[in-house]
Amino acid sequence: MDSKEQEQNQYLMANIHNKELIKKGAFINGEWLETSESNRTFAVKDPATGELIATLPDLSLNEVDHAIRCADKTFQDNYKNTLPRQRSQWLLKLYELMLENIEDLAKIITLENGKSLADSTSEVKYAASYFQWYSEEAPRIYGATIQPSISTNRVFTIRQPVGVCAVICPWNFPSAMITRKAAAALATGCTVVVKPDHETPLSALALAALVEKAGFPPGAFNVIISGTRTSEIGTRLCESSLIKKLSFTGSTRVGKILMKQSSSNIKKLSLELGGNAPFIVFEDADVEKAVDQLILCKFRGLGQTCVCANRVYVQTKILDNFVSMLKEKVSAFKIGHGLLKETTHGCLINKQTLEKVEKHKKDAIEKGAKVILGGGPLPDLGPTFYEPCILSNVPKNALVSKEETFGPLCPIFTFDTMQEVIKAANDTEFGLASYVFSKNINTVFKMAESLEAGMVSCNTGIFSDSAVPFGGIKESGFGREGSLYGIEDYTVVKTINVGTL
Ligand SMILES: NC(=O)c1ccc[n+]([C@@H]2O[C@H](COP(=O)([O-])OP(=O)(O)OC[C@H]3O[C@@H](n4cnc5c(N)ncnc54)[C@H](O)[C@@H]3O)[C@@H](O)[C@H]2O)c1
Ligand SMILES: O=CCCC(=O)O
Repeated sequence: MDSKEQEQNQYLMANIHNKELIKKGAFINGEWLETSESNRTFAVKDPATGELIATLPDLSLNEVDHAIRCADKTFQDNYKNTLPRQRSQWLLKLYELMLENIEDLAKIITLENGKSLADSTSEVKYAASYFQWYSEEAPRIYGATIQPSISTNRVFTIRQPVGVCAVICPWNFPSAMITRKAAAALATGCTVVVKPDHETPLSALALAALVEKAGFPPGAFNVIISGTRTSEIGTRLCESSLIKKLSFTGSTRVGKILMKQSSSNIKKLSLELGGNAPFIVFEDADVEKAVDQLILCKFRGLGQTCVCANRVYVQTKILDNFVSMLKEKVSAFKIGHGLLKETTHGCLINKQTLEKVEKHKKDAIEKGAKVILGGGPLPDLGPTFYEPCILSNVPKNALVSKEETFGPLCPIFTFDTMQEVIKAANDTEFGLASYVFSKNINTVFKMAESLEAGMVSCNTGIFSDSAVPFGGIKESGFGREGSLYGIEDYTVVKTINVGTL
């Protein structure tokens, strides 16, 4: 590492109080691997400034294989047989450690992801809550007893841990997307190999430092990192016969690649993929509440969440009122570096994300959308800052009605009838989240049952919670994370037949 890199790492050192959370290498079998046999490194940068914040080893495929073997050995030799109550205690300790370190963990997220400290702090609470929830579920993994057709036989089922789980996560929730998977896996007796995104690996490593402190056996939780071998590592994880399950959160494009690759050994899969959420406001809704909830939903993480409203449908009669209220509230945002106190919204993760927002905005305007709030890049603040944009009268053929923007573009479409809006909302290959606002209970139920989505949120724009099943249908994937259902994804049902009683 040259002196410039050392100096820039000081930036991270100066901002984080608990230095034990700043890790410089992968975490395999309870050991920190600070240099790779590849002799290669990769850089982690603050997306708000482009400044280097860490230099990490770029693992070789050999080192990835080593992590997989260690996770398998730990699973076979001890972890699968640990007592549920013991796993519960480790998970609860980890929850407590996350909360004890909440300020530092939030700063790490902000530094590597760019979201505001308020967003990062909520993420840490949300991420930690999965360990709390699954510490409570670990001792409650039940089977069933069944009377089969032969009267003298008895059948019962048990749920067993599926085995080593690969966990591949995106950059938009550098902590919560890992804990949502790892908490359930560790609760059921599975071991994990986590591969964070190369842009946000520091939160995963900080989490590993706390896993170590919480007392989990070496090899139960492993973190592999790379800045250059993403697809090769993906193939390795999919094709490894030691890995019994892959849980992925990310784009539908990559989800399809992983699914194809995993067919070689019929791996169990959970895929949490892209979304294109409709946010539907009927004229009998509480308009101010709908606007406030839209703001929370649409601009959380500056629009970079998979459950963000992507298309806003407002019934014609209330359009003007809705739009003027929304404009006033969004104009009050303070965009800036996520670490600054006054910042309400940070920056985007990278320039490609910014370019996609610009592309969707320009396309909609060219096709006739009306500009309510101009938005656009804010280069004086930094390379990835973007002022939110609101468009109304967006036409049906705009790109944004088909593609997920993943940024602070708020396109408003209008509708007149319920049938019309159901048809428009479902006209997408995605089916993750949907939102409905109405005071009429019949409207709410009719919509909730008609919308093709894994999750329908009624009269609220924020629903994510470790107690709640999270997941999609159609090309948004399958599997459910969080809640009682999350256990199913990491266990297999074994049927035990007992004959001739
Ligand atoms: N459904 C959900 O719960 C959920 C949550 C967050 C994000 N997302 C989706 O993720 C997308 C945004 O994230 P992104 O752009 O980083 O997605 P992405 O699919 O490009 O990347 C996600 C992760 O997969 C890795 N990856 C990329 N190519 C790979 C390959 N060939 N093999 C193995 N790993 C590979 C990346 O390094 C990253 O860690 C959006 O579509 C969003 O909706 C979905
Ligand atoms: O971006 C996807 C996850 C968002 C959430 O869990 O609320």
